[in-house]
Amino acid sequence: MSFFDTTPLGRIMNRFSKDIDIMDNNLTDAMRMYFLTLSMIIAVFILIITYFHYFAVALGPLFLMFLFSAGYYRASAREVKRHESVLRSVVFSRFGEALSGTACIRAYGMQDRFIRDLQDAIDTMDGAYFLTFANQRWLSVRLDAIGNLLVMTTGILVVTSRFNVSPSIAGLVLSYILSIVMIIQFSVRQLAEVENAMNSTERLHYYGTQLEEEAPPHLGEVRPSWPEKGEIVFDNVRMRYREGLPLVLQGIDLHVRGGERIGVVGRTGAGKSSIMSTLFRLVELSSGSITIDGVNIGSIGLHDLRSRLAIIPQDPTLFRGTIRSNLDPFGEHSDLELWTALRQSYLVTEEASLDDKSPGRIHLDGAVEEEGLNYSLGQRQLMALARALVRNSKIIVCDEATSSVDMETDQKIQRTIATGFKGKTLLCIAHRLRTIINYDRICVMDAGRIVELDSPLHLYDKPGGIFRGMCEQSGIKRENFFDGESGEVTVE
Ligand SMILES: Nc1ncnc2c1ncn2[C@@H]1O[C@H](COP(=O)(O)OP(=O)(O)OP(=O)(O)O)[C@@H](O)[C@H]1O
Repeated sequence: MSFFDTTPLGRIMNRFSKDIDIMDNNLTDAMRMYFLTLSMIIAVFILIITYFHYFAVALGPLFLMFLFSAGYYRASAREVKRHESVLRSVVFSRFGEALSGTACIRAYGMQDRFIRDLQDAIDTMDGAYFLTFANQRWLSVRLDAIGNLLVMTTGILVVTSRFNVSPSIAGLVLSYILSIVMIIQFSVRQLAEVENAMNSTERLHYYGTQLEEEAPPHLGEVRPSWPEKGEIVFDNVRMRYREGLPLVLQGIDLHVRGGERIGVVGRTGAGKSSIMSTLFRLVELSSGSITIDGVNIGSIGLHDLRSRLAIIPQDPTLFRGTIRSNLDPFGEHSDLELWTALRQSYLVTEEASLDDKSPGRIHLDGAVEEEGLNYSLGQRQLMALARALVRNSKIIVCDEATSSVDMETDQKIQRTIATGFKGKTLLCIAHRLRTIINYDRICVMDAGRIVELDSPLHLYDKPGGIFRGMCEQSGIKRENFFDGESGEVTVE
């Protein structure tokens, strides 16, 4: 995950589009042309040396001159190209900024400044582009000179041996050496092309072999019925997102009993979501361990772990397809089960029928666009709830699962969570305190530590406690703990 945090998406896209294209198409072509022209040059030299042995002597110094020019060109071409691509990305980012900020730029009347900035960036990029051409001309002049020296040497040899070599051979040799002048230039350009294309290959190779990988999907044997009770033990869990960053979880000790419902609260940045990340092993622990029903989750495969847990995230991801394919991607459940889940999560009403596919109604074959953008965020959260219900996992994690639905739906969902997830272990991060005051225990987090952990009522009764403060801020009274009707309350 740290790779995705630190690598811009544009760079990854570039690797998998441009670099792959260059490796698959340009590289093979450039190599073919390079070896073709190289073998033509060698063949012509062999032909000439066969008839005019002294040509080999002249070839030595000319070859040294060639090596120097080609080496100089290749080194500078590489740098100039790099310079140009850096300046090109400046143009792209200026352009992107201007596009995404069009409304602000117009509102503040800054069009001229942005146009000027973009023009300056294009000018600078063109400067580097010009250098690429100037570099190629520099090489052409040197290679032309070497080619002409080769022609001159051959001419001198032909003239001085005119009584020993037949005129037809002399004509053959001269015509070949004349054609070779262009080919030498072409060959050097192809070599530079191969080198550039090899950079793409090197980058792809790095992605393929050097990147840090997550744990394997399957590792060791996991009981098919695991987790049976849903008991989770966090033992001195410490976690940081990357090497060099501070610890985000600083020694969490928490024993969640099977079937217990725990509400996790705390300020923004307290580490609530990070606890969930460790449970799903999105980030590995720095030290400590998490055990679910006696199995250390660090010792099993990622698929084995994640397939046994269910999550209702804050911003759920839906995939292009149908509601059915999103609820049950592997086709393991009957339509009736899926429909019941949709009903329990209030996406369809009690009266709606499974076969009613009229437009505007939610049904199992309803289309889901990319990222589920044809549904509101609240509906997507409800779909994630339905997905969790279908999954029937023993452990359910909710990350502010109802932050985007209205109060009335939220209350219904809480009822679903209470009934549909009965007997399951529930870890719920909540912004609306009202949703969790009836839970078994509340875990209050601050700066990566658990600062309060007890039943809601006990915590409320603790004078000066953080949870008590939050409740007071949100207007929750003692009696609300018994009726669960506390009105709209939001932490922060
Ligand atoms: N991907 C990440 N890379 C580096 N640091 C991160 C990353 N995600 C979170 N953090 C850091 O970890 C700390 C805890 O973040 P976390 O998301 O767990 O807080 P939270 O309590 O869930 O907050 P919120 O209520 O706003 O969701 C924060 O200080 C944050 O800066």
